[in-house]
Amino acid sequence: MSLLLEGTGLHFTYPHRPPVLAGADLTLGPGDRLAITGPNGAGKSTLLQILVGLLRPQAGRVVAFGIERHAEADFHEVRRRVGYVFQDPDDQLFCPTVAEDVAFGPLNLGQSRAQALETVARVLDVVGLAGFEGRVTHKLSGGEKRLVSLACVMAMDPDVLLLDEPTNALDEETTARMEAVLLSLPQAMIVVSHDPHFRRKVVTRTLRLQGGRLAAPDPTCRHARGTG
Ligand SMILES: Nc1ncnc2c1ncn2[C@@H]1O[C@H](COP(=O)(O)OP(=O)(O)OP(=O)(O)O)[C@@H](O)[C@H]1O
Repeated sequence: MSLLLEGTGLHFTYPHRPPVLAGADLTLGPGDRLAITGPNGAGKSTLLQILVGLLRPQAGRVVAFGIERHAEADFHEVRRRVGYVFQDPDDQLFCPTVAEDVAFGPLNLGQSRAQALETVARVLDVVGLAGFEGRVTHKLSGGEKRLVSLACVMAMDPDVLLLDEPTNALDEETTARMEAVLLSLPQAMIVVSHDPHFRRKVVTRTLRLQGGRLAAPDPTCRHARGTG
């Protein structure tokens, strides 16, 4: 089975700060839904950004879709095929209406206006927001914004999804909706999540990032049972 994403021996330090990653390894194969958990500030978002080339590790290898990626140009294809749902929907949504936000990617990929609108309707339906096209994005609830962020990424028809705390600040009902949507998707995904119930329902395996490295959580430790 060929891997979709692979990070090996990743080291990363922000300028004038202690190291964040110190030899982190992970792999994602087809059908995997991998959770990454770990304490606040452990480097989970940093790791996602490295996998799509928004940050460059000081050491280690990133292999995406079977090709080792180094330079900015290497990551263009990666970012086209890996949909990244940011931790804060306000970083993802920047258009006046939902339709414009969701159509932005497909139009950029060369879809006609009519094709893009079809894509918008299709992905809004997938995330349970059919008919939201004309809604003003900044007036949506936090939960709706998260689902629209996911729709924006789905509109690009990605091979892999990276989701940074997709259920953060969602109520029970919207969390259940997010879980159902993610479970319905065929894509492999890496999900940063502190939420043990979400992890139990949605993911196929979990790695814990601590001390700059990733490891399977110790089943006897309280973190492994889900306190984050
Ligand atoms: N641009 C930056 N410059 C300097 N330090 C940064 C920068 N971005 C993040 N950091 C620091 O790097 C560390 C790792 O941050 P990161 O956001 O990757 O952690 P995280 O595990 O995703 O945290 P959380 O669970 O709180 O979202 C933190 O100490 C953070 O303050």
